[in-house]
Amino acid sequence: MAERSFAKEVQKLKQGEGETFTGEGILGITKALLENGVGYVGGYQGSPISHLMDVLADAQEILGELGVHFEASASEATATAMLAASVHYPIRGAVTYKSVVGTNVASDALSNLASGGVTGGALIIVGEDYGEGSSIMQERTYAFAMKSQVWMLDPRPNLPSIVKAVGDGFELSEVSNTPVMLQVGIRSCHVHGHFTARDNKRPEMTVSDALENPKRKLDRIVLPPATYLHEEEKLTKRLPAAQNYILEKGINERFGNASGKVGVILQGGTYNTVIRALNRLGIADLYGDTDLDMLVLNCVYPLVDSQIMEFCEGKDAVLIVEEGQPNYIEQQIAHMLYKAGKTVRLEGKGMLPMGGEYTGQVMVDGIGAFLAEHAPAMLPVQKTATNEEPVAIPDLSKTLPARPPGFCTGCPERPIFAATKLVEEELGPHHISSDIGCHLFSIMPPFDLGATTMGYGLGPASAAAFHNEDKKGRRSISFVGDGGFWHNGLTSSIGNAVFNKSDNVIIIVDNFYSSATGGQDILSSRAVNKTKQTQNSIVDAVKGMGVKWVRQIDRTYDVTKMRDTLKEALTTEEEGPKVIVASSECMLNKQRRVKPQLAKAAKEGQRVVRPRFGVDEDVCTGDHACMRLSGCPSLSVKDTGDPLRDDPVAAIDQTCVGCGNCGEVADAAVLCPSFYQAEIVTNPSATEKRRATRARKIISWLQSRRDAKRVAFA
Ligand SMILES: O=C(O)C(=O)Cc1c[nH]c2ccccc12
Repeated sequence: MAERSFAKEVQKLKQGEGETFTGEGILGITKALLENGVGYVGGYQGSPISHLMDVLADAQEILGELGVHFEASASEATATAMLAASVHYPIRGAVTYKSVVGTNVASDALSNLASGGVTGGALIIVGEDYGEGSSIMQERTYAFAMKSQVWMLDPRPNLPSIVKAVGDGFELSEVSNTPVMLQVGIRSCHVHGHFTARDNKRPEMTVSDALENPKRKLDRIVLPPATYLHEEEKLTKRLPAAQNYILEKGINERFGNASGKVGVILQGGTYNTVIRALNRLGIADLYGDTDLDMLVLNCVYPLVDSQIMEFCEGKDAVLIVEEGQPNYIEQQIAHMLYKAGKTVRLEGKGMLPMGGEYTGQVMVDGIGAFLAEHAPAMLPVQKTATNEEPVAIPDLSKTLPARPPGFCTGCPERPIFAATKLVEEELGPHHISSDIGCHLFSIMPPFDLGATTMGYGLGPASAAAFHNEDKKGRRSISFVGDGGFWHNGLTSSIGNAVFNKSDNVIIIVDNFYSSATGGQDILSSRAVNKTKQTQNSIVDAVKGMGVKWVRQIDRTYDVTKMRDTLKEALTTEEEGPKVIVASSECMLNKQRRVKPQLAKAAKEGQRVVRPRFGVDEDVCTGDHACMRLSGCPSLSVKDTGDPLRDDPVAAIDQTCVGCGNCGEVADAAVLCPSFYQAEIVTNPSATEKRRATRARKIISWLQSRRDAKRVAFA
């Protein structure tokens, strides 16, 4: 079950001509796909585009009624290869994926798609995950657009602009026979707003129609000599066709006073922040009305030389606002100006930071500096005057503990790493390769396990070089999640280890969902999914690949079993890769699934039992070893108030979900017997109530007797 259900929101997708559609950016994109007669959609989830996949999945019925086929693609490579349906057929297709990491995975298919070109519009909606809050390395998808020569739209972050970009993208793709990327940053994906809807349009040709009338054109297939023709076509036909369309359709927008002596060229996606900065600098109102001449690039690749040159004509200075590095747009514009012998002053990186997100303050500083230098008269007096020194913010790192990201309360992956630590205590440290997914939090305290992460499903692959000549010597341990396993780990990691006779140990962390991306179903999900085949066994797949030594652990909270199995894997004389499939349901998803069920049962008067754990503070010695092997957010410290006990004791707060990990860890590590399990019973039976009342009476009698003998500290 995905993190969020869009079952209610997707009903808006049925709106027709003239109605006002209100909602989130991603929902607007979905509506726009339907209004533009899309024939098929697919993709792979990942922040910030995960919810678009969830919306599409929840909208499957509506899509089906329109004859639109939807796939939750196995990977971004699959999604991009799916766009092959637009190569020979005039069918519009759209896929979605995350940023540069998704494009990395997709790039084989993307190069092929871009070479042969398309007949029907092919749109790739890329959730660009750049800047503060990003979950990935800081690179730009832009590089892929340049190297494959596919076009990239980057609309202003508001619903009408984003919705328009979907239609523009399809047309641009069709007139230039080129796939088009529609880049949306995190703020565009989740911006709320409204636009005037149009009727949904059935695709003129469906994928079923295509199957009934198959076509192929040899010159569209990527095989020499056609590839040479494709390159020539890119240069002589597709690029000029795209540039003509961009110009004729007015894709890029001009705001402000066109005869201004200074101007700004910006990526559409940065528009809102630029306007806010101008507003703060006192030269724009809240609606973006300004005298400053601006060229907003809703299409960031390709640039149209004549448009750029016209904008720069007669100006003293132009600022390029381009987020991320390298400064591809600035380089192209500098090149154009230099070739044309122009002397306009070009500013960009340098005045603005070389890298990092262009947040509100960064824009105020950068654009402010540009105007102060090249058009000081534009700035109101109070802004050009020197400001007061800003109030110094104290260095919080000295007073507050760091809060690295970590596993959720009750996460079933925590005991796997607790067990790994226990094994290392016995066998010594090992080289550990990590992978993409929640389990990557193992690299953080308190576990501090894992040395590299090389890509999705590539944990075991990144241990491939570690071949120990000594058969009895130390093996490497690697992790891969169930998401990464099905994305490409089965071949790139498991198959590779089998084929190369690796002796290393692989742990597949199976939590029944693609959890880090928002809890989407995958092949091995245990849930019944109406439109997908779930419940496919990871163990069977691994055995099918040729692994001989496979162990299934179906309750990861069993730390002792986990520890012993890992120890066996590291020491067995059996050859070949040793694979442990460690399975327990993601606690976040489990709570989402179970909580409403329990609440409903309790409301209906049924007996509901919820386990909770606690620490007996009289037994706890306050050495906190349990925390060093757990890291559960619900496991904290508490002052006993007893002046004879300096150290705070362990305590479990109300967020505990009763997974039992703390107790299991304490037991496996022979730490202490201070953990206890309690049961919170809603709607207890009459006997239970009587028993509880009696127990409470006896306990309170015993407690008051003990308290009477205690020395009281005032
Ligand atoms: O959702 C995220 O933050 C991810 O990084 C997940 C993800 C989705 N597709 C990928 C391809 C390569 C690496 C990570 C991902």
